[in-house]
Amino acid sequence: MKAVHFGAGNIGRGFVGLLLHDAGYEVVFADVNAELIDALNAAPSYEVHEVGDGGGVRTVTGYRAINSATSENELIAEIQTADVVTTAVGPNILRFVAPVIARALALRDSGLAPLAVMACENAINATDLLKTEVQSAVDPEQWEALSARAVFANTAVDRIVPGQDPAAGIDVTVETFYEWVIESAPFGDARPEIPGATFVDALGPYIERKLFTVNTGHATAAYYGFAAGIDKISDVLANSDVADAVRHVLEETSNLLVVKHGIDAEVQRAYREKILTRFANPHLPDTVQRVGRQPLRKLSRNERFVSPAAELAERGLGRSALVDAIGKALQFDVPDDEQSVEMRALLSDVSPQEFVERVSGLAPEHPLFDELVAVVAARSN
Ligand SMILES: NC(=O)C1=CN([C@@H]2O[C@H](COP(=O)(O)OP(=O)(O)OC[C@H]3O[C@@H](n4cnc5c(N)ncnc54)[C@H](O)[C@@H]3O)[C@@H](O)[C@H]2O)C=CC1
Ligand SMILES: O=P(O)(O)OC[C@H]1O[C@](O)(CO)[C@@H](O)[C@@H]1O
Repeated sequence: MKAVHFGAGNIGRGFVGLLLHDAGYEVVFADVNAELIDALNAAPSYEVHEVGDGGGVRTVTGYRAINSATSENELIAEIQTADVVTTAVGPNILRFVAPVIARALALRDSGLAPLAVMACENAINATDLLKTEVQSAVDPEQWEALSARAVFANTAVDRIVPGQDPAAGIDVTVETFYEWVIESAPFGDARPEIPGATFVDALGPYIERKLFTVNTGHATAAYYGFAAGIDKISDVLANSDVADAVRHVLEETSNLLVVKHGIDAEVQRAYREKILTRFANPHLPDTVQRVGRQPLRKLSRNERFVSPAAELAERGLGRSALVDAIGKALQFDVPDDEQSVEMRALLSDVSPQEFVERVSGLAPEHPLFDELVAVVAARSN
């Protein structure tokens, strides 16, 4: 079995690549980082250091790595005969990897089993987005035939993989916890063999529970921590004001998840308590800058803050902690982060109303709109 994985970064090496290797796949990493590709190809294996309770060292062997910027034909040939394609490149990058997948599908032997394509990104229905991009890279008349050569399935991936110490080379430090949930329906009876993944009938509740608990909570901790001058994410929850803010935010998103998806309130309470212990893992060298990265993406319409706050507002339920967290996100000022710089420029150049429309995608008539305008105005003053 062969899997081609786009993005040999933190999640690529430390999670998806590891689980595919464990499942018996020959893993082919594709990345645009030439130095990383060379380092992977120069070594017969790399180590995944799982830190925290029950941690240990795992070794990944038998992989190859291809520079997708310079060796496109080689990559297309690998995808043509692969069983699985996965990505962990960031939702905004999917449009760049889609044309290569489209070209490989055009050349794929129609007698082969369909290629399983799964985007492993922190975004709702990221694989649907990838599929749309693949389709738009194909001649419309060919799409019906080509689409039969692939199965696109959405997934939810959860494992905290911090930025890595450059001295570690290609080895990766990760938390011990992981969860990879894949929607099963697109595969029918022919699911890919990935024992480390969980297949579910309906992914919606899983991805929303994950994004609106793990990611909302983590980003809230990052933005409050940054504003409080704390650098290491595991130190953030020791600050009682920040811990209270994170708990309050997660109570609000939990209310939504319970009402919307019928998740048992006690099960959800236990889930969020477990997550708070994951954030506080002192062995993970994680920073508020990494967890808060790309604030404009995180403040967009279908993401971890605005999406749950908007739905709570539509249902007349409390969302003040989420709105306050959005206010904290506006203070994220990291010169190395392009979106932080862009956000600061927008805050000074446009009115609060325009900022909210452009960043959150909400229309002025939405019940959350005025609350967000007020928090942006308070920040701009
Ligand atoms: N790090 C984490 O804890 C988690 C990350 N995720 C998601 O996984 C995705 C990747 O995140 P990380 O691994 O943390 O980022 P990362 O920055 O460590 O890795 C991304 C990799 O993609 C590569 N890349 C960029 N453009 C590319 C292209 N056109 N073709 C091929 N490769 C390309 C980069 O060179 C880099 O190696 C994101 O969507 C993130 O939200 C999801 C769960 C946890
Ligand atoms: O900031 P992004 O790209 O959404 O991904 C990082 C997030 O994913 C996580 O690893 C959790 O899945 C958190 O560490 C962090 O909040």
